[in-house]
Amino acid sequence: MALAQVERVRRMLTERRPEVTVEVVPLTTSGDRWQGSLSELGGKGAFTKEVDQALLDGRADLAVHCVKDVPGDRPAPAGTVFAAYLTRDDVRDCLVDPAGRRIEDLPAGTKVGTSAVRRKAQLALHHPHLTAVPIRGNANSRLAKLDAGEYDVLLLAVSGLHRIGMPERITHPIGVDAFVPAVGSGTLVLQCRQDDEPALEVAEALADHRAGRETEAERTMLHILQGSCHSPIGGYARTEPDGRISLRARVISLDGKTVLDAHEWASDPVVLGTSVAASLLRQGAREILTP
Ligand SMILES: NCc1[nH]cc(CCC(=O)O)c1CC(=O)O
Repeated sequence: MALAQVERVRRMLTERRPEVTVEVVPLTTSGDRWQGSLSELGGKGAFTKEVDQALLDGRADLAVHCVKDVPGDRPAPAGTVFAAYLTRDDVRDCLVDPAGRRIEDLPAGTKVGTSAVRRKAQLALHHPHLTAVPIRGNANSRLAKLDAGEYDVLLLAVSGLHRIGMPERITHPIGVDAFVPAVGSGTLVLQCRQDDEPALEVAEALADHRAGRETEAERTMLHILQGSCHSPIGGYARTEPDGRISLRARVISLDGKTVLDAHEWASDPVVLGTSVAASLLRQGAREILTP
């Protein structure tokens, strides 16, 4: 998936900045190497630390991340900036079922491969008779485990399956009201050194400012809640035709029994993210997020 993402950026650069030469610097992160539970890896940024270091060392000038994998409770690593957000892809989660069923039609006890606490909690909320089974590894290896019969079905990101060239594995995209997407879903961000003017200018040429404002609203909410990939939080901002941003957000207990929802509209992404976070905190989000 990472290589496909870099390839997309290379293609965009070829179109919009043909004078720029692009050299791909492949890196492996600790999140890629570690096959156990991410919470056991200690600390956050499993998918970003090594990339931050390559930027700071000058081994790379531009980094491509999934916003979803960038820790949500701290500013950009010192010396770097998130310079541009790219046009968003589909933000939804989807069911991958070799038998082609919809999630509503799965029988009790069906083994659903997912490790994301946000997916697990929303599965418990809407489909308590299904069984979440932990799974790790990239999307390709998860599909291989599914095909080997270790799981009956999977929950994965629609955008991820498109990026790895396997959209035909998507059985059923799930609506954003039932499964509120992860903050930053379907969104790529370009990171560079904060004093690297040429890289900043190149990143700007690829920027989608609507995606930037939507992501800012979602991540402001996440920053205030101090949420991370270990917190069952969903957040999805979208720009309305009148230019205002809508932000829906959900904090949910792991067992799916307590659900806090907020949905507000505003023109300023920071005001919006702050207001939605405040609403969730008033409803008791802190108690759910710090058990
Ligand atoms: N946690 C891994 C990860 N990070 C980003 C995506 C999907 C692509 C995206 O939302 O940008 C995925 C795979 C998945 O959740 O199925």
